[in-house]
Amino acid sequence: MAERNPSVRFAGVTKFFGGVAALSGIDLTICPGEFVALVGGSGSGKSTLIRTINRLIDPDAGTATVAGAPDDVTELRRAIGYVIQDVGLFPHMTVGENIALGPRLAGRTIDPAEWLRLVDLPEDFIARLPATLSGGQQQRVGVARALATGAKLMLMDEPFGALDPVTRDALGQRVRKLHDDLALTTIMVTHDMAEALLLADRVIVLDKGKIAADGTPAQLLAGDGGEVAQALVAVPKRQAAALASKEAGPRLGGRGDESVSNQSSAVTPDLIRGPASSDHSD
Ligand SMILES: Nc1ncnc2c1ncn2[C@@H]1O[C@H](COP(=O)(O)OP(=O)(O)OP(=O)(O)O)[C@@H](O)[C@H]1O
Repeated sequence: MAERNPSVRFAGVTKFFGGVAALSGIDLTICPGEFVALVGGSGSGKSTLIRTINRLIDPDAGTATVAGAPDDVTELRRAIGYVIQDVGLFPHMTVGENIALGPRLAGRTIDPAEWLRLVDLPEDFIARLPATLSGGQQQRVGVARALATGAKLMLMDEPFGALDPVTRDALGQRVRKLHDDLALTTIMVTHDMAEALLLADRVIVLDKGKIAADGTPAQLLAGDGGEVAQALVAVPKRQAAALASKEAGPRLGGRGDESVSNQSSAVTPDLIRGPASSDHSD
């Protein structure tokens, strides 16, 4: 990894809303090729942090810089992929027109079918209007649209928040594969620590506008990162242990033998990861 050539660098980034510090002196470097998950409680500053990168929010102090990005804010935003929970497809445009719009504004012509294929949607979706697609399919179009811009830096703010767990899992894996195949740098906000641990190379935990932990999934699972991080990691660990314990317990609902101990099962990263599930297109 090119440590000396950062994609994104935060230096002393501070942002106030009224009297509240949404971000407080954030120093952080994200390197090319990293898949970083930003996690933390509601209001901890995740969205504010990600929005300083594409300058939807200007810090009150400090700087957020993207190496090699244009100075002009419109150009900068075109050079960065941005996927949000509320996909924001233009409802009066077809799927194909939505995907081709960003490149067209930048003076390029692309074939939307190529990008649909990458997110496992059939070519004939090109002519459809967004309203005729399921939520998961719309989210895939949102990802395709962001990728079609040719951006190498992807910002994703709760991209799978509104999806059912199966679709969410499949699309998360798809996005991770695209990240690897296209050599992207990805910064993804999620509320879900399990998702962060499973998909990211690096997990950054925010708490009250400050970085409470910053480490690899293995480090956080091993207990690094302090109290706030460990409280978040404890949830999927406990759930994995409880599921493993149930799996090992009595299978039939006979009288008096249903009780299952929740206290066994050492939890390891492998247990949390579990078997890889296959991707699908909703
Ligand atoms: N435009 C705004 N005006 C006023 N306050 C804001 C604004 N945007 C964010 N805040 C405040 O800044 C703090 C951080 O908000 P932010 O949206 O970054 O948190 P978050 O971690 O993304 O939260 P969530 O997980 O709930 O989306 C919160 O206290 C929020 O109320």
